[in-house]
Amino acid sequence: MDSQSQAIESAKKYLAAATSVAATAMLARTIISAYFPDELRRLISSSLDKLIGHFYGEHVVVIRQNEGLLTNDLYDAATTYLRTKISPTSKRLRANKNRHRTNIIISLDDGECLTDIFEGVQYKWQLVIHRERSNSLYAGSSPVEEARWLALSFHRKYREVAVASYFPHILERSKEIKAADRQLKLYMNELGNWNCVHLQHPATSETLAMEVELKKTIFDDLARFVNRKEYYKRIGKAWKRGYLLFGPPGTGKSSLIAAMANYLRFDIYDLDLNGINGNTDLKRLLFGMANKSMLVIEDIDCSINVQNRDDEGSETETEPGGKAVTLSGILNLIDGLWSANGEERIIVLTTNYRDRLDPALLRPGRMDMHIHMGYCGPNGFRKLVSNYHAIDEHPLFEEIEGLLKEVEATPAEVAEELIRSDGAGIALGSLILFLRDKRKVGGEEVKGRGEESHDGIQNGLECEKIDREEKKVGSEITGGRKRKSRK
Ligand SMILES: Nc1ncnc2c1ncn2[C@@H]1O[C@H](COP(=O)(O)OP(=O)(O)OP(=O)(O)O)[C@@H](O)[C@H]1O
Repeated sequence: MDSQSQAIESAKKYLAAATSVAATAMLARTIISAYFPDELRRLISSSLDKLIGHFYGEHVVVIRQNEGLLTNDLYDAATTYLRTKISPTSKRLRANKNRHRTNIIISLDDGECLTDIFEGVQYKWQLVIHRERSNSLYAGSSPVEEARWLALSFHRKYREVAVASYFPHILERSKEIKAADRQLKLYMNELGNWNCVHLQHPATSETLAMEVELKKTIFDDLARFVNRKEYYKRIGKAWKRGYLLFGPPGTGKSSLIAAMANYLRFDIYDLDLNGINGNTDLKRLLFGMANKSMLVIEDIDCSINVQNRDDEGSETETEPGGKAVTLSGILNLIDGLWSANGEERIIVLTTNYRDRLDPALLRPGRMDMHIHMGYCGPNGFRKLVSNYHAIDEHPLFEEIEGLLKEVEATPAEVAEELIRSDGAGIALGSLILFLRDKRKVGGEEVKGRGEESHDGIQNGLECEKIDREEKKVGSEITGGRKRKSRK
């Protein structure tokens, strides 16, 4: 019997015993590797899955690596997608080797292949890596040639379903997975251009010390925003959303921005208005931003005269040869024609003094949500202790919570005391001394409304009304005494 007839005989034997496309393909490939000459082997091997699939009444799609843009995209997307489906411990690698070649089959699951169920349809995947000695005569070329493909099999009757919904699902999910894996960047403007570094701020919604409800409202709002592409298109509005974060220094405005960027996986463009030479530069920087990004202008009240549009003429001279950015420039950036240039943008302005800003800047559509970052109350304190010392209860909590209701301490100040020692008791003791000192320095003036100072989420339209209510509540709590002004 010649070698080819031997192979066919063996194949028949294995085919009879095999129970699935994947198992059969793997066994058959082993036989082919052993008995067929090089050229024939390469040809047969990658068509094998299709042939065997047909035999089993299944449709098999072979998705090859490095073969045309479209299939390569799909190969890339599918390997990314499948990565999330494989448990690292179940990954199995088997290799058939002889003197000249290695034929490696990676089964992506415990068994021979990975099974993925999507919309009730079962899809079976198998990755095949085929290596053999290269016949290339070019100097420097690799001595081994490698071909990779994914064999996807599913019941024939789901062919259209796979094309219409499974493949788009894979492409979409792989984009999301890649976005989540991507290292975020922090862009800063310098001499009219964006320079970037890696954004490595570890803040997340989990680490933020804020009222739970407020935090939930913010992150739910972000989640809703990114899923509303079609909605914004339908209502004819640029796909962007503005957040104003206001409150004293050290209350977590920058931390919240970082947590928002980490949650959305958006790069941050930190715009320093003082480093810009007029509105033309501003426009150029805006047009240089990518989509899916956050534009941040910190301490906007300090960067520009943004109190009253009537004050501004044309661009004002700031220094010899330099022009200042005007309020109209900023309004255009946030909400005007310029802003329609990109999509899926978040704009965040921060200020310590909201009432110094021109109302035009604050109105809904420009700043859709006003978020008050307040002093540390009992809940914020508990969050910080749990972050810094991993404890939920301690005998010193009661005194600290009492003190926090009496004095204005920022989360930054509380965090600073908590980080002083690895021992929770020592750190809490140090916090008590700090708060008692603060109370002494504050004299008879009663400050802060404890936890209430955190519940500051406001819709732009309602901000005036809420301002009035805040004053009322403040005076009720302090028995008519005004809160200490931080301005
Ligand atoms: N709400 C918070 N939750 C958790 N940590 C906080 C919070 N606020 C402040 N911190 C801690 O204090 C540090 C300083 O806070 P952050 O820079 O976010 O405040 P800020 O309001 O942006 O201050 P500024 O107005 O001075 O820029 C943070 O790195 C963090 O460690």
